[in-house]
Amino acid sequence: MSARRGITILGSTGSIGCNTVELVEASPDLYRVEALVANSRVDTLADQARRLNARLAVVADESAYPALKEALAGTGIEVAAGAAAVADAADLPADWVMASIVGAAGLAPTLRAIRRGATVGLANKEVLVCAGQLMMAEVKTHGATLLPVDSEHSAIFQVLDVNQHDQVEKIILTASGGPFRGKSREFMSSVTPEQAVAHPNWSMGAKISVDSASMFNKGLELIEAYHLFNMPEEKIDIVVHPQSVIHSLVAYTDGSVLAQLGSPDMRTPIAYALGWPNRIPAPVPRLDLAAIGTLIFEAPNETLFPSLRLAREALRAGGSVAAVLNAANEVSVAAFLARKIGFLDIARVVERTIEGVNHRELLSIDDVLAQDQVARRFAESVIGRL
Ligand SMILES: NC(=O)C1=CN([C@@H]2O[C@H](COP(=O)(O)OP(=O)(O)OC[C@H]3O[C@@H](n4cnc5c(N)ncnc54)[C@H](OP(=O)(O)O)[C@@H]3O)[C@@H](O)[C@H]2O)C=CC1
Ligand SMILES: CC(=O)[C@@H](O)[C@H](O)COP(=O)(O)O
Ligand SMILES: [Mn+2]
Repeated sequence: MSARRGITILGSTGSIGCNTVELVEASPDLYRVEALVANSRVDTLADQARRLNARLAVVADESAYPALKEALAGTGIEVAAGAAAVADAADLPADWVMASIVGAAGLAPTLRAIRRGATVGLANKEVLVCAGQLMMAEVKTHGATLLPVDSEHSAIFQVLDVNQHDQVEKIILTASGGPFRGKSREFMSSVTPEQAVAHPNWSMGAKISVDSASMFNKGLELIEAYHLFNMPEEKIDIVVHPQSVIHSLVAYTDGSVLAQLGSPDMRTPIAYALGWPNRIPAPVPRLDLAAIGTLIFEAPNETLFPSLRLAREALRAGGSVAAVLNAANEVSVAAFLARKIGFLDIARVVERTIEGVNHRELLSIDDVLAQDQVARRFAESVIGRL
């Protein structure tokens, strides 16, 4: 029997993390689990660690450490807490690491996995938005493998022939349009967090669900695609496709357009990254094309969703603008979810933060982390003045 593959899941208790755990648990002969990492959801983490017989379970939130220790007492599973322990967990010898911590908090541990040459399934798009150039350089230097998990980028990865990179006319990212597609600005001015997280097609964590509603998710994905596929901004289009059946497309110079289709279920792109370069079974609902009947497409509305313009401008500007956009968005989404600001304030705060912060070149990850902090403080001050 061949050795089992070592797996670490950063963000195992979240939406992506739980789907990954499900796929790993289905094949105990294939995988052994090194580390599981969460922020503070101890019950779920301890349950996963026991079921998967993980070597280590880590919480970022140090106040959750006593509860984790108690929950795993007598199991032989090691426990740890704090930001440094989260990053250290990525150093354990797992050949495959799922990067599914939400936000820039995932930057340090993802980088540690990359620096030891691991294969990284990347769900955490914010990492590429705030440090794309540096991260891609680290991947190259350390011989790591980055496999996109974000559904659009997994789709592009599956249909983009790297040997024909110069023959690609466009990458076309599909966007569902989110829960507020077709709604007026007036409607959006008074929506609640409950309305914003009610995505029409996907079941996801709160932050990315709000990003989908504001279409910042598509802006972040534009920047993510730029780095992952080394494609200029003007060659990346966005089209609204409210059914989320086509996950993205690549158009070639001969007029061919190749797409990847599937049910809107993240277990497919996660299974693709887990099985790569092979394919493994995933228990997702199969597409019934005859039942779907018609596929719908429309142009995105950049007036109603300024996030798309802001993301393009950030890419064109370069330097620290995308990192600032990301940090300001994280702060504003948290404030919206806490009912401190309105939904339309999210883009307002991001734009004012980009305008107000002094931008700089990002020459190291420390530069990124410092600029991230500057932008967070600025965004908080903008919120305080709204
Ligand atoms: N959900 C989806 O379908 C998709 C998600 N993505 C991306 O994947 C990432 C994860 O999304 P999703 O699973 O929805 O998010 P969730 O909010 O559901 O989960 C986030 C995970 O990160 C953990 N976490 C949060 N902060 C920290 C921290 N400081 N240190 C360590 N762990 C932390 C959480 O722990 P705890 O549970 O303890 O809070 C949880 O395990 C995001 O970047 C998102 O954009 C991309 C495509 C699709
Ligand atoms: C599942 C996934 O990849 C999400 O990023 C999804 O794309 C969100 O849908 P939107 O197209 O509404 O942003
Ligand atoms: Mn996506």
